[in-house]
Amino acid sequence: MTVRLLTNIGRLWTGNDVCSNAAILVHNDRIAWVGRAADLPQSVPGVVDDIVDVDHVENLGGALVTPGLIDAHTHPVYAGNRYAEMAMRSGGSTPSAITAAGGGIGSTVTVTRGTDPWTLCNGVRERLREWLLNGTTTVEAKTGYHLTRDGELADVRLLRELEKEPMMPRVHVTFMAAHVVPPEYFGRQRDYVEAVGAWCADAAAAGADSVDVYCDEGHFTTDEARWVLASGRNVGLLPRVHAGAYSRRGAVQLAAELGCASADLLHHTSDEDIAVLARYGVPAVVCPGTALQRGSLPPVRRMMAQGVTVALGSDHNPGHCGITSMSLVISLAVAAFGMSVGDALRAATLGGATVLGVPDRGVLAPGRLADIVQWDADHEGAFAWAFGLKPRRVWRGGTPVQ
Ligand SMILES: N=CN[C@@H](CCC(=O)O)C(=O)O
Repeated sequence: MTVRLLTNIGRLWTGNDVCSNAAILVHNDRIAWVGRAADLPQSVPGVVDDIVDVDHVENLGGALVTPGLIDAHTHPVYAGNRYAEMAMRSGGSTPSAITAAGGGIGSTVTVTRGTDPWTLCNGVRERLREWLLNGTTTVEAKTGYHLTRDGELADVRLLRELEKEPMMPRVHVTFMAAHVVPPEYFGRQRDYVEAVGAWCADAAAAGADSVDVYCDEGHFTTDEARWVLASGRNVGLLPRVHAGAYSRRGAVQLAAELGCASADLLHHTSDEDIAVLARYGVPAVVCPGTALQRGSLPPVRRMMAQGVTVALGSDHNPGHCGITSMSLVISLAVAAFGMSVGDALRAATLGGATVLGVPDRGVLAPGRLADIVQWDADHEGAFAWAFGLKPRRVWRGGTPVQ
């Protein structure tokens, strides 16, 4: 049993409110008490008989403290890189020109399939560590670069295993074999969709939390997405969908029909789509890094005005975006989406917890996980200024990350 007191918090952004000169009492992996340091009780029943008896006292030097950040959309299980493709895209090459030159998601599938499991594991481990060191204590992570039954299931297991190691963030595993159609199924897309639907039960048994489908031009139709997402939902996976990245193809309506846990990207979203998200309570996951690259921004302020729950994601993937810092994503969301710092921070904490179905995190309150970040600043406005504000210290479940 460990009791830890974090004191001299200059500004505490809990997700529920903001408090100056604050303290947090942590009991094992949970928050036991949080509030103004002046109100700290002398004893906390079931935690400590006298506050002088706590095991560790840490003086945070007047810094800003927030909940651990949550990245609600990433694709970290891959090998190789596509830097040459990035250079082509920056020079104006179209997706079809990039594919013709040997790039695109399929090229990462080829490299990932040809990479031994140890090398792949090391790469994913390094990436996940980066998230944690940057203050992100929960990462949603998708499979989707093996596109075979065994390869995708191995990816699910890899993420589940890595999460148990020290210095790793918590991981929400999403099975995404319906990313693109792999070459051995070219001309037989329907067969691939049926196969992926059947693999969902194995993915759930291997430890996946969610199932995702890329429902867009050049990927999967709404009927195909419905088949896979309903198959996943039937075996207990949370359905989520890539919607409106390139075009509007009814993915938002499908998300409402199936009660999806999120509709993601949403670069092309009409007012009618926003009304559907709001009416059916489908949260939006928006990713400023890749939205900026595509030059089409989701209408986030209009979504928020209509009452849509918004979460932020890095959309880290090998072909478009290498961001592993949610504090950078917050800066970009403020600059590009016109979100206030408070709204962006909420989307990167409570919004993510809502989307991932993890009510034990996202705010700092008694009983919640002690996933906590001390930032190199004394006010949350620094997120808008710094473009990648750095943590001074991160606690995952009450344990300091070294
Ligand atoms: N966010 C999802 N997938 C990316 C592609 C991933 C990749 O290029 O490897 C997208 O937006 O298209």
